[in-house]
Amino acid sequence: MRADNWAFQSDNSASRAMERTGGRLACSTVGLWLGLLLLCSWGFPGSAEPRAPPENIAIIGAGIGGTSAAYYLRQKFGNDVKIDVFEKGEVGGRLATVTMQGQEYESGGSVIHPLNLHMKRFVKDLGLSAVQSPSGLVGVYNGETLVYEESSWFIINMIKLIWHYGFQSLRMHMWVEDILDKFMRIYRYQSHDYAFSSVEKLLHSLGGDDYLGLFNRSLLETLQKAGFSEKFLDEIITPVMRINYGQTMNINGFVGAVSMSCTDPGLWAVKGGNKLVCSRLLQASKSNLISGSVMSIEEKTRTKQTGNPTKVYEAVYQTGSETHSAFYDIVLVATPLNRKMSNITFLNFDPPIEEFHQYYEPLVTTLIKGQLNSTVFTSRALDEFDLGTVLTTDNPDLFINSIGFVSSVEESNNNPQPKADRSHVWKIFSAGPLTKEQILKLFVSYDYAVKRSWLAYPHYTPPEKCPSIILHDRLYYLNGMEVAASAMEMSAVAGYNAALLAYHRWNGHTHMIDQEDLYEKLKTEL
Ligand SMILES: Cc1cc2nc3c(=O)[nH]c(=O)nc-3n(C[C@H](O)[C@H](O)[C@H](O)COP(=O)(O)OP(=O)(O)OC[C@H]3O[C@@H](n4cnc5c(N)ncnc54)[C@H](O)[C@@H]3O)c2cc1C
Ligand SMILES: CC(C)=CCC/C(C)=C/CC/C(C)=C/CSC[C@H](N)C(=O)O
Repeated sequence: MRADNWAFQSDNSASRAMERTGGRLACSTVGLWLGLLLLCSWGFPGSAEPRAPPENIAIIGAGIGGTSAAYYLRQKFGNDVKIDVFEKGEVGGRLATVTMQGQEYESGGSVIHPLNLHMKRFVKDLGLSAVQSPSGLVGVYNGETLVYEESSWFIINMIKLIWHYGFQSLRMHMWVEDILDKFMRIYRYQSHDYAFSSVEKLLHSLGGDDYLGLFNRSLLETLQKAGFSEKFLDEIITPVMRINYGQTMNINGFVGAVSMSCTDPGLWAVKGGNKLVCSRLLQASKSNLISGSVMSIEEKTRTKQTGNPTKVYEAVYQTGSETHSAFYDIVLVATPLNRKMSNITFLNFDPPIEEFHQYYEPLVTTLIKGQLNSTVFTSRALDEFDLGTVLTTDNPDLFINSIGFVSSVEESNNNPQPKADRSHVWKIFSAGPLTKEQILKLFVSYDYAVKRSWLAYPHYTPPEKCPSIILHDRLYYLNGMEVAASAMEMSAVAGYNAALLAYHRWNGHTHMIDQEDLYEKLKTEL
């Protein structure tokens, strides 16, 4: 058992010692006094004193992972702990907007699933509001023609899907629903305060070996085994993976299901921009934002006011040209450490903190206000082009992953109607920056183009191991969760889990960590 569990154990043994000794001493005055003395110093039997909260906590990264962790750490540890959140760029991280003609558009994480309950709760608790994401018609382009085109008539859509792919679309829907149903168990576990020390254990708790198997096998392998046809996989599933993760069906089955859930109705976004959730979480958690870049973390021994030598972490950080350092009892790393993406060095750890070699997928978001050249995709007359999004198949000649019209973060999108002959704002995802020639292939004319480059999400190559959540005694890492699936809600789940894990380990509540068969145990709980 680690040092941070010790306080809890000694409290318990004090209580047990009290129970054992109390009876025998009660008959003599000396015994009575001694008993009282023991009561004062150890507390009453059965009332184990919780350990004093930590003094200082650092969180590195003010994206949705770091800010949700701040929010839940405050709830768990109370008001006495000082929480510093370091951010080297903008609050929000991969939740960001770009501005065009005075209007803001999401350039990073944009859509939220209706069953993403943490995001839903944040919006409600933080006084924000939701807008519906555009739900225009979708087509799939293979470099020559539209191989699939949605119709605005539900019944025609159904007939088309069955005509082209039999009942595979329905089977796919059921497959995704089953995975999502099991994913929802995490909310129950977290509402009962249970935490997990590894992503694998968390996934296993949701649906056992089969669920973990999803993560360990490619989507292609899983769906081929389930009997889905090559045509369906090429024309429907791959294009969805390309718009969402810029990758093919070689990604793991779990992230594949998360990606497919984006075809569900009811996707939404935060009015004013998704990044508002992060700034509001910071405010609500009464955290101290430090606009600076953390360069190194090292464990040190310090003598606190109590006179006891205590192990703490020293964070060295840079703000502008100045270098500072501060000491923390607990540190949460809420940014990808892969291939030195965050440039944090872990000094003198024995054994050394593991290095993460998986790379993040480069992706460019380009927003263009212009008149789409719909003849690229179809020979039909311009005014008959009614698609809101064009997905693409895995054709190396194609230079875009997808193109779709978008609305500003302030607009509601109940029934948007794009027309090729009017100027709309279109969002394009591509692996690299678009050249002017490429833009002019896609647009008859355009007024504005703004781009934002990302290292967007892990390049998925199952089977792979998720990085540890516990990097060292009181040093936690959130972004290993992205190896399972990268999405806002996944980071929020990781933030809550890390907060619970840090709290339970601090207080020695080992029974709240990595409990097996939680689903069965909690079935009868309200
Ligand atoms: C183009 C794009 C589209 C996406 N679309 C969706 C979507 O529609 N729906 C969805 O759910 N998800 C989407 N995602 C994924 C989602 O945005 C991410 O999974 C999520 O935002 C990750 O949040 P995070 O807090 O874990 O990491 P980040 O947002 O990356 O936060 C990490 C923060 O740490 C900071 N940092 C790094 N190093 C240091 C340091 N040394 N010191 C201090 N600060 C540091 C960074 O500046 C950053 O702000 C999309 C992502 C991209 C890129
Ligand atoms: C975590 C669960 C169960 C569901 C999350 C589903 C979800 C919203 C995943 C997002 C996947 C993702 C990275 C999408 C990127 S592109 C999004 C959108 N199509 C756009 O055009 O911006």
